[in-house]
Amino acid sequence: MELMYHSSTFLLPSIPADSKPSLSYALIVLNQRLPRFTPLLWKHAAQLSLCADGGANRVFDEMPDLLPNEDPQEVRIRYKPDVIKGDMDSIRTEVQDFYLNLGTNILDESHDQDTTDLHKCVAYIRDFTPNLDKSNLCILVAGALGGRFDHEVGNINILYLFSNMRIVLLSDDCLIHLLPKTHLHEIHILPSVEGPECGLVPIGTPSANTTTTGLQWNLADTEMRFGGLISTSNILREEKVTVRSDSDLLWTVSIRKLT
Ligand SMILES: Nc1ncnc2c1ncn2[C@@H]1O[C@H](COP(=O)(O)OP(=O)(O)OP(=O)(O)O)[C@@H](O)[C@H]1O
Ligand SMILES: Cc1ncc(C[n+]2csc(CCO)c2C)c(N)n1
Repeated sequence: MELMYHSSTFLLPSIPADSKPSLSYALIVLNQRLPRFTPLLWKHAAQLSLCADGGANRVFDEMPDLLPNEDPQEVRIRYKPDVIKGDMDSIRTEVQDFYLNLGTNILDESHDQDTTDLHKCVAYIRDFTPNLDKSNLCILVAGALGGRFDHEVGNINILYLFSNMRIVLLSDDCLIHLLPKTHLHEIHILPSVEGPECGLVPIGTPSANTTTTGLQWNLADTEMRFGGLISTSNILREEKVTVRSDSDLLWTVSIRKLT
């Protein structure tokens, strides 16, 4: 079975040259309080940044707060999203006009009330960015967790809807991504920025067999399902964690407060 590597190097100020996998990043900002490390994510995703509808208000309002020693208007100009997309029921007019003047591509999809704004943004990256090399692309989603539960579940559903793309959901406290059952997974932990708490959750379907290494409570051909055992409040024990499962699993790890 093919190996899939994972490492949260996007939480480091600069990505080590020898880090595996070698990925490029795109950023989607949602309508939630910006994680404190959003400027860092933006730097790594220099080639493509999107705001999902009201996410643009967050960038406009909160990015200057995250960079308090700089002139707010200069910060807003520097952190200009390439695209704002959604059903546009949350973005304020002044914010839309501001970014329109800076050349942001604003895409109103108010006719579609069956998919979320995050869905619209991920589909845009998949379908309308021909010059972007998708083979090594990882989409970072800021503000995806914590907040309204229906939104959170909708955001997690995006991991399943686009399971052949690398997508990482982020909040101030933790990150989540999918571990597809098609691969054996090697997760390279960055102890300076993540851990020690972690979890492995069989959200879509139960797992009859999951085996892990590198955790305090490893699984050994163990069954996991809602209504039975799921692996929450686990603890990282090694800098390399391996996971093999007969089901797609969600991996979650906490983000250290110093990041
Ligand atoms: N409280 C929240 N928790 C998690 N994600 C959120 C939350 N609020 C918004 N989001 C995410 O940000 C995206 C854009 O948010 P926005 O409020 O603009 O969307 P919306 O479609 O107007 O939401 P609503 O369902 O409230 O009408 C949503 O699609 C969702 O992915
Ligand atoms: C069965 C079903 N449930 C909820 C919605 C509502 N909805 C889902 S995504 C979305 C857009 C939010 O920006 C809206 C309004 C629907 N259409 N179908």
